[in-house]
Amino acid sequence: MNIALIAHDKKKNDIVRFATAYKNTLAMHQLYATGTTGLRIQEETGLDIHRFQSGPMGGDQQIGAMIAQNKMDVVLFFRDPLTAQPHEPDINALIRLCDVYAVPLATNMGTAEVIVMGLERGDLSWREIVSGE
Ligand SMILES: O=C(CO)COP(=O)(O)O
Repeated sequence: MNIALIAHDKKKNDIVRFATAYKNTLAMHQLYATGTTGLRIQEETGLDIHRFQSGPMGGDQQIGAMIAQNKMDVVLFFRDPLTAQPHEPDINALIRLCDVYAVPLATNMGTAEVIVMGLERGDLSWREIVSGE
């Protein structure tokens, strides 16, 4: 499955810890990330990740484009709800597209954990039918 990993700056340590904890599961999938998040996770876990642009430079939109082609199966987005982001419209667009295409989306670590456990159990295999892969 194709999994997107995204975190705002104050959540980057959390997503690195999360990716470390679930490294073995994540390593079985194709991983994508916005630029800085992907770099941090790559450096600290050694996971192979396709990195898009940094979020404020269009990375959220690039992931959104994959969703619009029904090529993204899971989005794990550790949002910072307490800091204004210059690219808020891009963030909203990404979240909206997840709803348009029924892509499982976590916006915090608690939900991300549930989704990854579901992934381990095969609960998300319906995505393979929907995406045709
Ligand atoms: O801003 C982001 C998501 O909206 C994340 O971008 P970076 O991973 O490049 O910091």
